[in-house]
Amino acid sequence: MTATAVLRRMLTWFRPHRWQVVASLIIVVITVPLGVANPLLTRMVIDQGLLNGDVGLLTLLCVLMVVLGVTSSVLNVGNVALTNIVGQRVTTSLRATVYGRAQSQELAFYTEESTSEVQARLVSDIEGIDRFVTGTVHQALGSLTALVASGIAMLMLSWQLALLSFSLAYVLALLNHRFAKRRQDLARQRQRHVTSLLRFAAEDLSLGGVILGRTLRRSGRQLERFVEVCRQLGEITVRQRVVGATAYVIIGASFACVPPLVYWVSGTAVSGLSTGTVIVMVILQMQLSQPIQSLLQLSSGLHVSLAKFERVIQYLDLPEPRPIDEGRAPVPGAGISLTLRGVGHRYGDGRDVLGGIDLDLPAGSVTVVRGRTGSGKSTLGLIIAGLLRPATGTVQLDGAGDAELRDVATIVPQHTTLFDASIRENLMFAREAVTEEDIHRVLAAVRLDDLVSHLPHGLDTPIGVEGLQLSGGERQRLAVARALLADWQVLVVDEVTSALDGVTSDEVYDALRVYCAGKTLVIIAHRLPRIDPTDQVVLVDRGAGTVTPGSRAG
Ligand SMILES: Nc1ncnc2c1ncn2[C@@H]1O[C@H](COP(=O)(O)OP(=O)(O)OP(=O)(O)O)[C@@H](O)[C@H]1O
Repeated sequence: MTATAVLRRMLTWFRPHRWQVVASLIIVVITVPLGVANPLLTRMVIDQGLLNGDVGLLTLLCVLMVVLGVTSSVLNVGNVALTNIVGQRVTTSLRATVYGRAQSQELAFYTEESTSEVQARLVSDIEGIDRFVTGTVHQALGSLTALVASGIAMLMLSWQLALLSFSLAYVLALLNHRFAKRRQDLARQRQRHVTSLLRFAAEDLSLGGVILGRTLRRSGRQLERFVEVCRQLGEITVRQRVVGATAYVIIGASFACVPPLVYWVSGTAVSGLSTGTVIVMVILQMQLSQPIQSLLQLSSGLHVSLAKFERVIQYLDLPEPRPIDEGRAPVPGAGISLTLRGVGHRYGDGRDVLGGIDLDLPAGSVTVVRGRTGSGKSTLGLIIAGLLRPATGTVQLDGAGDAELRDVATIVPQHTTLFDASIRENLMFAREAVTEEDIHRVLAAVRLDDLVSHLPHGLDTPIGVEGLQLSGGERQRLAVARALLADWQVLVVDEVTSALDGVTSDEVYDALRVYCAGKTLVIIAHRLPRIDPTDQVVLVDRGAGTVTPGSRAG
């Protein structure tokens, strides 16, 4: 993507705030004449007030200079407020859009993209854009004002000296442009290393990561890996800063030559300049260095910012699947039937995981899915829950009106996700308007009521990061209880009792049957639950789904 295209996309995010941007520019324009007046007043102070000894004029000029200074400071504060308001609004809408886009992707996105990559774009990349807009751009606007004001004043004082300064500024701008490109490449590389650093920290410093490191005696290797990324990040950071510093040193050194040059040109090539004019010209020339450097910084800041925005655009341009209709009420009535015909799946690596599955899941049915490990049971579960689109075949829905499968189905996956919050908050994620009675009912169903009644803070007991303050079996049951509180017509439970003893496991499945009366229940389990004569038992065998003999065929 070219820099212009990225910039154009970036500017579209500022369009809703164009009036604030216009107001900010108006303030900038107002401050230009104030900036021009100052050096002209200074020349009058020197030539007419000080050298001519006109005290009355001197007092008047000094008062005027103070008034102008105060006015321009007040305007400057107003501009800071405006720029920050715009910056924060753009940041918020960018974050909301990127979050929403990432959230609505197909499941493959989450298996291919690391969590830290998503976090980096959402947090540091967008923050970089904000810093650029509210910091660098604002500073640059001030510099531009100063530069234009100084430029006009210089032209009014001596056009010959002014042209000399402008030529020098142009050469320096070209030089800086070359450095900026290099810094942009380094910024991209640096961001990749920051993402790796985040990923290693998140993986290795989690409970699982630490246990893995200690038990496999690879903690040293984990540290080495982390330090290696830190070292590479350090190297890139040094290179990035040295390139930046080199640019500023060259520019700074060039500016050191300016005063002698002005004195020399004033004394040789240009005649008739007053003492005040020469002094003010030198002051202006020196003052020119700061805004020019800051504008040059804007150009390199812009390149770094464009690199960050380009990464954000990659997420903004992700396909936008239809969002789940969360407001849709569960379809009442006779329940929902599913008909799978020739359903097959293949993940990104091209291996066929499922092939040609024909399966009927009538409303009110209970289907138990069995099969060897890796045979594709979870994949089938995700397809039935509407989270994975089958590569081949069809899944037909009856009794759901115009709702799609993912609007009416839910799954309790093999790996539960619990939040670092209380039991109550975890349950309420499924349904906010839940009564105390509902909560106790689902907890009793999964046999967690006894545990909760013995906890010091009952339902308000925190369960720690990923629920790790609970046992594996308690975590599984809490996840099932939470799912029971949600609205659905089709429920898939994937190995949700693998950590339970046989008796408790059967009790949980029995409770599920009661909750699912009239709805469609799919149980994926290695260890068979108690089978009811009306249950359908499906064997997923090397990709092909078959209904085992002796059980009720759908
Ligand atoms: N996201 C993925 N990307 C690529 N391959 C995958 C992905 N998820 C699963 N697989 C592969 O698909 C096959 C079936 O996996 P699946 O999880 O559906 O099996 P399963 O029968 O549920 O296994 P288990 O009983 O061990 O849980 C496996 O070979 C697995 O390696």
